[in-house]
Amino acid sequence: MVDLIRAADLSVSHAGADLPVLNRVDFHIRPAEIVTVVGPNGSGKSTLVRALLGHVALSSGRVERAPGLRIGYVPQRVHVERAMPMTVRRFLSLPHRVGDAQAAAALARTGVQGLESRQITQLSGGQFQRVLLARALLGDPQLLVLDEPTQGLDQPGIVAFYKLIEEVRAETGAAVLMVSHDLLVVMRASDRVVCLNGHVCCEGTPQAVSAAPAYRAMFGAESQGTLALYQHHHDHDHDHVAEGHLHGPACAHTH
Ligand SMILES: Nc1ncnc2c1ncn2[C@@H]1O[C@H](COP(=O)(O)OP(=O)(O)OP(=O)(O)O)[C@@H](O)[C@H]1O
Repeated sequence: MVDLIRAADLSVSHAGADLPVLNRVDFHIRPAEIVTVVGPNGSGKSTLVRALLGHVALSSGRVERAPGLRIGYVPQRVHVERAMPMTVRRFLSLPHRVGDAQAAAALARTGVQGLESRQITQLSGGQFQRVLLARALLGDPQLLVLDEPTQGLDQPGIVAFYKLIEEVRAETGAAVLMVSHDLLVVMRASDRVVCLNGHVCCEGTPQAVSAAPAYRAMFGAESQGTLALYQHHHDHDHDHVAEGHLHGPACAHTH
């Protein structure tokens, strides 16, 4: 199968809820693709990720994963137990024991080298996020799944984290599936964006999604920022203006 994961007609209902959390969602992700799921709070993003991983029961539809698919999963940071006294080195060996050299290389890869002896409770949010990513990379994943990896990070931290993700993808060829609220960065760093609100409202390239009425209705003023990203600011010369080119406020030419 070309896709790493493919889901068709996927519905999930939680016990006691009147409406399904996910309603007939189709989804796929290909090797080396960066796909980000965006949507309001409670729109089912985490549920979709967990359904794709086989962690929740489906009420209809099916999920297919490529045989033997290696997945590195980074759950929402808030859900990871940080209160336990544990060094970074020990944390990296859970649940699978790894050697010192491998642990050191993973920490170096994610920009937090030398932290082995630190307690995880003492790490900053950004450091902990990188340690979580390092742990996910230890299994040499073909697919990295990150649920709100930049939650609690400041803007430079968010930008740096996405840059790291792109580097990891370039080096390892891993595909990346992310849930995120950071629309501007998502739109810069994703190959494809899926806009979810119980069902898939729209999906496509960041450029297409940021111009889609469903996306703009969902994110209101915030969506204007991402749309502006793709409106052409003609502060440079070129002769390859595409058909259907979208004019931004700074766009003076006609064609
Ligand atoms: N185990 C569960 N049992 C019952 N309801 C649940 C369960 N998990 C999630 N829900 C409900 O399903 C809905 C979707 O939750 P989910 O966590 O998938 O949304 P989300 O888009 O990831 O939200 P957020 O952006 O706030 O993280 C919410 O209304 C939530 O309360």
